[in-house]
Amino acid sequence: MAEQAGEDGTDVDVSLVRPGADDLERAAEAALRPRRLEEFVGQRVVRDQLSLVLEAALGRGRAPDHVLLSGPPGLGKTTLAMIIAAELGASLRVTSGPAIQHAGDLAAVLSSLEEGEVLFLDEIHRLARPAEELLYVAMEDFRVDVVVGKGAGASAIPLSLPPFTVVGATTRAGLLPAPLRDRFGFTGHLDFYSDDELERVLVRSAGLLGAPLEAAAAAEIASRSRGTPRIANRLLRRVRDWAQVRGDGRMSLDAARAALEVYEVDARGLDRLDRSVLDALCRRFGGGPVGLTTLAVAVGEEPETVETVAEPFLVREGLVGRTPRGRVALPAAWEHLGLVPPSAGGTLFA
Ligand SMILES: Nc1ncnc2c1ncn2[C@@H]1O[C@H](COP(=O)(O)OP(=O)(O)OP(=O)(O)O)[C@@H](O)[C@H]1O
Repeated sequence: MAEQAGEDGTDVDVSLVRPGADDLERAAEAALRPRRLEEFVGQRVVRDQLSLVLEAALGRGRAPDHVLLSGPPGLGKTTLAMIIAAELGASLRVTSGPAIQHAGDLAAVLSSLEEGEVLFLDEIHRLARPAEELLYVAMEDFRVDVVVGKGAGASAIPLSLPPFTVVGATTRAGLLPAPLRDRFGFTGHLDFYSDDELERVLVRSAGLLGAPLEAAAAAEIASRSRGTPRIANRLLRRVRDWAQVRGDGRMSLDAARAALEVYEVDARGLDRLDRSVLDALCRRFGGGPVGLTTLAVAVGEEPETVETVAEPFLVREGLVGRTPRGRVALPAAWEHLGLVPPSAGGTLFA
């Protein structure tokens, strides 16, 4: 199973329907990114609010307030950071919490910023505490204190910075300390996309790929994409492969269904691991409650993988519930597997 560092630094598997992305995938994504706010599909509230912030700043000829974007992976935070820079006609500097090991690394980035530049700080919740403290001051007073010397003889030389805008992105806004959160003048929360919005993302992407996508196929792919544009675009690329290699090049409904069957992405966007968790819960444990460790052993995975990789979507979809006594299968889980819950019929099988 391919592995990569997950959101929280743990290793997670990268299946077609996981929201994270590795560097290779990010390269494939680059071609599909909307470049301007008007091309950015969905997230109407955040888009409207952001367009006001940007227009006002442009009108005043000043750098806008710092922007914090929060929300699950793959919903467009990086894309929006790029769009913010493009709308401002500013250049973008990109770094991330995990890439900054020491406060000095951040001081070096900050002190090389030019006036009006946008600094994108991905995974800002993973910044080390000393770097975080340096960032507060830089964001508020446009100043970094460069420490010279060591121990009792050390002194801080203040260095002023030109006005710039930080765009911070986080999947865990709750982990940001209040003083850092308060430095952002605007916070936008990105939410999962509706199927209609994902269809629009898909139609736009297919146009950019120069691959004809039929409306019914767009709807089918959208409905299996877990509300996430990154997953929608990824499934689209796999359907395009199928259409090219096994079909007639057209991405029709049949091609979409056949391709997604090959990749074991079911009608609700669940993959093999998701289904085996549901299967174990319902068939082996009668719907639970069952402890995470026992459930993980039953599906042959680490508890952490079940908890961080499969569970979030299953819980969000109302298929699995978390109770103090363990995981339980909810009615939708039984229905999804074509089973009858024991309480309803007294038997596990339809
Ligand atoms: N609103 C949107 N309209 C069109 N395409 C989108 C939209 N949002 C995201 N995408 C596409 O989805 C892919 C992933 O988006 P992006 O990298 O911006 O997500 P992210 O939230 O930054 O994810 P991560 O937190 O993992 O870095 C990109 O290819 C991007 O073009």
